[in-house]
Amino acid sequence: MTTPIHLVITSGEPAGIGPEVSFFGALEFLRLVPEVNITILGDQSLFTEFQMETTIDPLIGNRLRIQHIPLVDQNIAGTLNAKNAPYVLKLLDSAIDACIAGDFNAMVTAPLQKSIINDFGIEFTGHTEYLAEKTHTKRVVMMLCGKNSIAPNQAENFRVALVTTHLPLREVPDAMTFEAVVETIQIVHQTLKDQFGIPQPTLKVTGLNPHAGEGGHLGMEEIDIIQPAIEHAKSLAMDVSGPYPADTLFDLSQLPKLDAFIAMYHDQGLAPFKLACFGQGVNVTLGLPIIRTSVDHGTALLIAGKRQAEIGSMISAIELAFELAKNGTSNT
Ligand SMILES: NC(=O)C1=CN([C@@H]2O[C@H](COP(=O)(O)OP(=O)(O)OC[C@H]3O[C@@H](n4cnc5c(N)ncnc54)[C@H](O)[C@@H]3O)[C@@H](O)[C@H]2O)C=CC1
Ligand SMILES: NCC(=O)COP(=O)(O)O
Repeated sequence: MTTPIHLVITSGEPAGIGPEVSFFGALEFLRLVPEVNITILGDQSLFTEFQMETTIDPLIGNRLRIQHIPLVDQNIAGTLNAKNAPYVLKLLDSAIDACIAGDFNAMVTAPLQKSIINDFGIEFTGHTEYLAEKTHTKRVVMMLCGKNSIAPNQAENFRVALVTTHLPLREVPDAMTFEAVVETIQIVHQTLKDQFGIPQPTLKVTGLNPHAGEGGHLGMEEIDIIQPAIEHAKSLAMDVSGPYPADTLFDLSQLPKLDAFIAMYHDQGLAPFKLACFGQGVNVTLGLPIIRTSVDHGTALLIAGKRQAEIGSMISAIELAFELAKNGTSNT
């Protein structure tokens, strides 16, 4: 008999939709897939109402555990309370430590509110950067992947990886070094090969400037940084091309011919992705020594506590974590 995969979910910002999508997403996935156990980290009080209103088949309920980690202060759905910021980080730290210790095969994160952690006085830009720091990983890559819903006759997988993550736009050009572009291409190439089972991934890279710099007349980053980085990656036998103008690169008819887009910054890559996949997408951190996936959405404070949250993205995030864990690999 094989040992079931055991996943951990951090339920994220308590005032947001994280606890709701964690609980109902986990239940739905457990219904669909028998060979998995799920532990949700969070304050028990956030789940009691959900548990009371739901009839849970014991065969499913036995595979779902809430691991109580107490809130610091009171919680009201939809209203942020900075005093609970350390609680949100405690969920993350507990999951990271437990995954490193091998207690869980992978972690899935529900959304947190980055601003409230900063308001509490702790510098925080995102899970991606936090996970890199906590696991002492020099470079990680944020990749969103999902089934595109606007051109369903095209290939299903829309993947977009980012060279830079949560940065003020002003700081993006300085962060886009030759090393950053090369290492991002390498991490995406290697992960798609090793963890996603794509033997020779085809990657297409955006430029930074309008019209990919218009031959240097609208910016030099393409000529000075991106093109040399692509040439270097090609010399290492990677199937990568660009830099392409970002306004026309995200053409869904190209999806059958390529495995991932690589964009230079957050909104350049995530705006087209969310147009096509929002609500079903997964955010996966590549290059970590542990497996981490997440939803494609945020805390949605306006609908928190109203039972209007869609669970599609959480189910997809759990599914990808499960698949990667089942492959018996970490996404390094
Ligand atoms: N993985 C994470 O921890 C993420 C956290 N965030 C954080 O979330 C906060 C709010 O971000 P926003 O930009 O407002 O994005 P958001 O995704 O929270 O909301 C955007 C819109 O989508 C709706 N929405 C989001 N998720 C939904 C769901 N599951 N079901 C139904 N409707 C849903 C919201 O009601 C809103 O209209 C920010 O602090 C941001 O940093 C944002 C993205 C990911
Ligand atoms: N837009 C993606 C996002 O904000 C989530 O980032 P992270 O918290 O997973 O690093």
